[in-house]
Amino acid sequence: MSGWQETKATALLIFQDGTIVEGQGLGATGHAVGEVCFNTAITGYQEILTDLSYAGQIITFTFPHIGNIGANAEDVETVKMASAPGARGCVLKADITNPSNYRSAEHLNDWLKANNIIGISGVDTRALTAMIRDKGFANAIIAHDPEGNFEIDILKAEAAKFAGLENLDLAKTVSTAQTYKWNERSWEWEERVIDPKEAEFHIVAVDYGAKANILRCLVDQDATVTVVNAETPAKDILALNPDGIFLSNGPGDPAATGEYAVPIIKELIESGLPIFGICLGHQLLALALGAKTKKMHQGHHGANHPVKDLTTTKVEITSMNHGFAVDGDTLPAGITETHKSLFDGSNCGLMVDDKPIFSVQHHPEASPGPHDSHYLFARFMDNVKSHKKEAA
Ligand SMILES: NC(=O)CC[C@H](N)C(=O)O
Repeated sequence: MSGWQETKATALLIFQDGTIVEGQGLGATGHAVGEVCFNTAITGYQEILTDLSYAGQIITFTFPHIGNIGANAEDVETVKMASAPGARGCVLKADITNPSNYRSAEHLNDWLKANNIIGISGVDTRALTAMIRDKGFANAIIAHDPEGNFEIDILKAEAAKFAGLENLDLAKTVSTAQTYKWNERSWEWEERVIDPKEAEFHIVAVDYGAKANILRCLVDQDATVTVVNAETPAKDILALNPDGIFLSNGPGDPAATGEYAVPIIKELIESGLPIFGICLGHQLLALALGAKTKKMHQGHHGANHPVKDLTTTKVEITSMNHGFAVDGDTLPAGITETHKSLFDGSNCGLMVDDKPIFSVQHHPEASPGPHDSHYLFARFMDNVKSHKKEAA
C-alpha cells in the first residue's frame, strides 16, 4: 500500500478549473500549456506525437503500452523543414517499459527529451478520457521537475493565460519557411527510402503543417511535389506550373487563418486546376467555398473511425485527428457532401460539382492507421490526369 503513496510526484497536469493530476515525469522538463485531447490509436505513438496538427495540444493516449517499441528516426511525421515541433506534451497510464523492437533506436523517454516534449505517466487516462468526453476539450498545463518542486500558483496562472485553440492560427507558425521539393516514395519492406523515378506530374502542396506520409503518398502517384509556405500568393503557386494543388493538414482553428489561406485558395479554385485537401486543408477549402467550420465537443483522434463514402456507399475505417469540423449544413449550392462520419454524422468530405476539386476530413495517408482511404490519392491523380489531357 505505502509504496505508491510515498512516491513523490515529478510531473503535474493542472487544468484551468484547478484540478491537479499527479504523476511521474517523462521526457523534457519544464512546463507547457495546451488543449488536452485523447487519442485512441493502439499503434503509432511516434507518428502521432510528430504530427504538426497537434501543435498546441497535449495528447492523452488511451492505449496503455506507449513506448514499448522505442523510437526511431523513420517514424517521424514532421517534415524536416518544418520550423516547430508537434504535440506539446503527452499523458500516459503506464511507465515506459524497456523498448523491445528491432526498429528501436532510442528509448522513448530519451526521444521525448531530445524533442522537447513533456510527458507524465501514472495517470488514470480512462478517467481523464471520460472527463473530456463528458465536458469537452480542457486546457491545462503539463509540468515536469525531477525534484518534484512545483510552484503551483505560478503554474495555475500560466495555465489561465492560455485561451485555447479557438481563434488561434497555428498553421502559419509551423509552415515551411522555404519552398522545397519532395520526391521520397512510400517505403517497402526492408527498403526504407526508394529512389524516385522520373515523375510525370507536378503537385504543389501548400504546407499548413504537412505530414511526411501525405507527401510520400502523392509521390507514389507518379508526382513530384513542391512544398510551399502557407502564405505563398496564388500567382506564385500558379507560376510553378502545377498539374494539381494539394492543401495540407495542420494545427489550430481553420477560421483563424482566414486572412491569408482563404483568399489564396479562392484564387486557386478560380484557376480551374485540380485541388485536393486533407483535414485542415479540407476545412480551409470549405471556408473558401463559402461554408462554415465549428469547434467540436471532443474531436476525433484515433485510428478506427468509420467514414462512409457517399459517392460509392462504401465504409472505410480511417485515421482521424481533428478538433474542428466543417458544418455540413452550411455547404452552399454546387458543393456536394461526399463523406460522413459514422460515429457522429459530422461532415468528412466535399466536392465541387463542376470542378475537379474535393477534400476529406480524415487522413488517407494513415501513419498511423488503416489504409482503407488510400484510394483518395488515386482519385485526385485521376482528376490531375484528365485535366492535363484536356489542357494539352
Ligand atoms: N489534422 C488536422 O489537419 C487538424 C485540423 C484542425 N487543426 C482541427 O483540429 O480540426
